Amino acid sequence: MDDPAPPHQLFDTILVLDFGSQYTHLITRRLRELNVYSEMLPCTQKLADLTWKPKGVILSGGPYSVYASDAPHVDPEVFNLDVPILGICYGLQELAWHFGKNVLAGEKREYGRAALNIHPRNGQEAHVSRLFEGLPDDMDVWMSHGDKLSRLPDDFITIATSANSPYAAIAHESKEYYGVQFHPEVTHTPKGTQVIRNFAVSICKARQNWTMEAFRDKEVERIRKLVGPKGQVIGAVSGGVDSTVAAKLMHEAIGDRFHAVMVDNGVLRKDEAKQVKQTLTKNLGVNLTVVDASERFLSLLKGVEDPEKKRKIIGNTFIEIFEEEAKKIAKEAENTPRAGNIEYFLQGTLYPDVIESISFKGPSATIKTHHNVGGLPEKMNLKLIEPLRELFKDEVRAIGTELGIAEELVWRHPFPGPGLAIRIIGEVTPEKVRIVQEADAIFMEELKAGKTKDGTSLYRDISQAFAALFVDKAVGVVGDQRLHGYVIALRAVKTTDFMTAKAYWFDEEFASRVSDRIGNEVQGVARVVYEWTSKPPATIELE
Ligand SMILES: Nc1ncnc2c1ncn2[C@@H]1O[C@H](COP(=O)(O)OP(=O)(O)OP(=O)(O)O)[C@@H](O)[C@H]1O
Ligand SMILES: O=c1[nH]c(=O)c2[nH+]cn([C@@H]3O[C@H](COP(=O)(O)O)[C@@H](O)[C@H]3O)c2[nH]1
Ligand SMILES: NC(=O)CC[C@H](N)C(=O)O
Ligand SMILES: [Mg+2]
Repeated sequence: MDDPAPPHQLFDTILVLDFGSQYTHLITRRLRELNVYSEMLPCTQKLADLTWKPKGVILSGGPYSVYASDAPHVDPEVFNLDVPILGICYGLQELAWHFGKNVLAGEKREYGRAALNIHPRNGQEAHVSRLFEGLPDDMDVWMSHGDKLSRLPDDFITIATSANSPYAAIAHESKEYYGVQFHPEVTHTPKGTQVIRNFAVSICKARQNWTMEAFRDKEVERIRKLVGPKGQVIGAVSGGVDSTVAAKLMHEAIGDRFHAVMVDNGVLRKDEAKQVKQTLTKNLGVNLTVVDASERFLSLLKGVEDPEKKRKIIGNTFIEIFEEEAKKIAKEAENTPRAGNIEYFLQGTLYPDVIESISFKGPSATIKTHHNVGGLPEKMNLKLIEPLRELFKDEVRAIGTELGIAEELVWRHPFPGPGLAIRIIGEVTPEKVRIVQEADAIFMEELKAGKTKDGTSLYRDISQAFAALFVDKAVGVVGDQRLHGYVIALRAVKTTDFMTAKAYWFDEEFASRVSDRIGNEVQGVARVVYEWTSKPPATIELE
């Protein structure tokens, strides 16, 4: 069955066509922050293939030059949609190229801050374009371009200038086509959001009804239609925010016909399986089976030192266990009122994963397809159901709050599937797992209690933190006795996208309290070290 009601059918949608700029996803984000729904598609999208009509179209920036022979161009059908269009940087140049081939290489690149002059129509009567309503006559904007317009396309007017860009913004006001040379989507353009709001809300008349409450109601409805009155769904949950929110949504939609499975692989955080069971079953009412496979995993990991081998063993065993569980669940349901095929597999795919697989990276570059949980549904002949595939992480967190999920869970740091196995360098043994679990629990307790200068908890201020175990032992002294013990490494990083990250700085008092506690309370630890490396060159996890 086709998707009964995707958000672009239910919400006024601004279509963002991506020409490969590294900021394109920010345009979508800014719109969503204004409660206007937006989706991004590659600039090569054929509009005849689109099953819905956008309220407006934004053409993004991009690394190409519109006049180059291999430059990407928008489907000209966009100009027959009869909706407003905003071109940003390359997008502005694309408008100018389409309407008159008026673009050439500039003498020098303009990169960085520029003062924009939102001026009266060429010095004659005062005229402020609707695109700039509510903005001051002069404002800071951020530019990044080398090409420029040689002259205005017919019937366009100049609506703003800068010292280096006489056509910093242009408009065809009756057709409602606008182009800006600067980037309103980046934070270096402080009032950029107002420009985007003017376009989406005043010019396109998109309703600002994209809220997580509305999304939730509509998504629950959509899942019900998709799954039908008898269909059953299984899903892997980890206790992480994505799978928890997805599971709760499924539960709202189809109740006990959703079966959540959590695998205790023996390398979870301290008491994790118990806590997740408690939260999902008792607090959220989700039907959850925890499969204790810790011994199976730990015996397979015995003697294995290579990080990639460890990851493979965990990934493969995870799939085997999931298949076994799916069979059990289907069998148990055989003679009950909820008998029906397990047809769907729930996956917590987020919009950044989708964006990564559709963004336009260049005419010759292959476009990557993102797979979340490696190959599982294909092997099991299940159809995917992905309730979060249109959401950014902060939207997932907002909907988690909306669904009544505890704040502690909503703001949980990410935890990788292979768990502590990639935080213990070298062979994983039950003793090492215990030591890392205990050290980690102390670190987390202190992070949750500790406060930054402005009163937020350290845990919330940090993007991800954990304790890990280095490979060699070191000598320490405990109660006048020599101790040849383990070395715990603490890591805490700040990041927005987990692609790059910076080590977090703690004050002396906090650092010594945590290290004293771990040294005193965790048997077998001789030293506690702090990991200062940024990403790059390091990764966040140790392996
Ligand atoms: N121990 C586990 N048992 C069952 N499923 C798991 C387990 N660990 C990971 N998964 C599955 O793998 C998916 C990907 O894990 P990932 O860590 O990226 O997401 P998450 O755990 O939901 O959220 P977060 O990124 O906040 O940790 C999870 O959504 C879940 O479906
Ligand atoms: O679900 C997961 N399965 C994995 O195999 C995995 N490896 C890394 N991570 C998480 O990804 C982010 C970036 O990690 P790295 O800098 O170590 O690559 C960090 O947030 C890591 O915790 C994983 N998550
Ligand atoms: N940021 C952009 O979109 C740049 C557009 C074009 N490549 C230029 O240099 O002018
Ligand atoms: Mg996780």
